[in-house]
Amino acid sequence: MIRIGARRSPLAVAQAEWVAARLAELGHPCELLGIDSLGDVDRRRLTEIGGTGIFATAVREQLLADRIDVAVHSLKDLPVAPAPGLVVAAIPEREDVRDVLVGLDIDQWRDGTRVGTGSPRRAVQVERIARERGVAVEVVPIRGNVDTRLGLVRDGEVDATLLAAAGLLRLGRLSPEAVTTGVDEDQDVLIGDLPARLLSLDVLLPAAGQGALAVECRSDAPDEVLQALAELDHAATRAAITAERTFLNTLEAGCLAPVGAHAAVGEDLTLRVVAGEQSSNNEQLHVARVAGSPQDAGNLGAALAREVLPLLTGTGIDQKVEEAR
Ligand SMILES: NCc1[nH]cc(CCC(=O)O)c1CC(=O)O
Repeated sequence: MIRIGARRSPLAVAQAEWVAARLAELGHPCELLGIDSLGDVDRRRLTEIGGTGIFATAVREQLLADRIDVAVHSLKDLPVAPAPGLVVAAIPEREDVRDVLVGLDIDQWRDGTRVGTGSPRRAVQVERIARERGVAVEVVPIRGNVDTRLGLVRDGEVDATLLAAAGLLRLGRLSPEAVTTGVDEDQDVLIGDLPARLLSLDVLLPAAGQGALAVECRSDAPDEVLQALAELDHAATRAAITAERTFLNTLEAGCLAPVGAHAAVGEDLTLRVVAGEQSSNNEQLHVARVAGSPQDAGNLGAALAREVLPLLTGTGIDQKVEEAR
């Protein structure tokens, strides 16, 4: 019996159940264990709690203590630094990477429209979208699980919020049949009774690793576990994630930095990034792009970071990144 551990949030549980079902199909029965993490217990803003891996650390401790065999994380919440004694044995094929704007649509934004997000990456891009339309929206720092955030829109606490499509899909709040467009297009959808829009990557770039899972185990796990997990691995997703995370790592940015990154493997691997500073009157939002061989994913990410870093020095991102680490 493979013991699978994950946080207790509905999304983390859905993700662990998904991995358990895949492993069961491959002939490996699993049991699930829920783990409390500081990020779930502490209600302050994530940027205030600070430190990377607020969500991952508790789960990793259980893995190192041999109380579970496999840990399932949202890749975008996993620190970029490798954890000694652990390996990310599988990165399954990623879900839709787009963010979804739930609530008041961009065309209806006005001065003072309240957009709820606790993510510096989403905040800087929301401000840019608003600025381009000549309106000044108010970014309201909210957090909580997916249903909490949807509730804030439903109750009118905020006019709109941004959520990862992947989380909505995994929780069944968005049906896969309803998604008919690719990542370079917008699409109107409904989240329950709320109007929503899948945002194309040209409008808003997701976080490095968004939509992907990291399935981790001890480096010295039995071959049976390592081989089972290897079957869940998806090479193109792993290459894309490598480019995105090497970019982030070379910038020394954590998952709370105002940085978006998205890579995909087609004929080539292409990586596009956005990096900025969280400040409503700041116009410095840098966009860059690179393409090359998927075998070269790490180098492409590092090269793009070295290109972008000098642009950021002095804009405040170096300090912001420090705080978010
Ligand atoms: N930081 C929270 C978090 N971590 C992973 C997801 C969604 C699933 C994913 O991106 O893989 C979410 C919620 C969100 O951003 O809406």
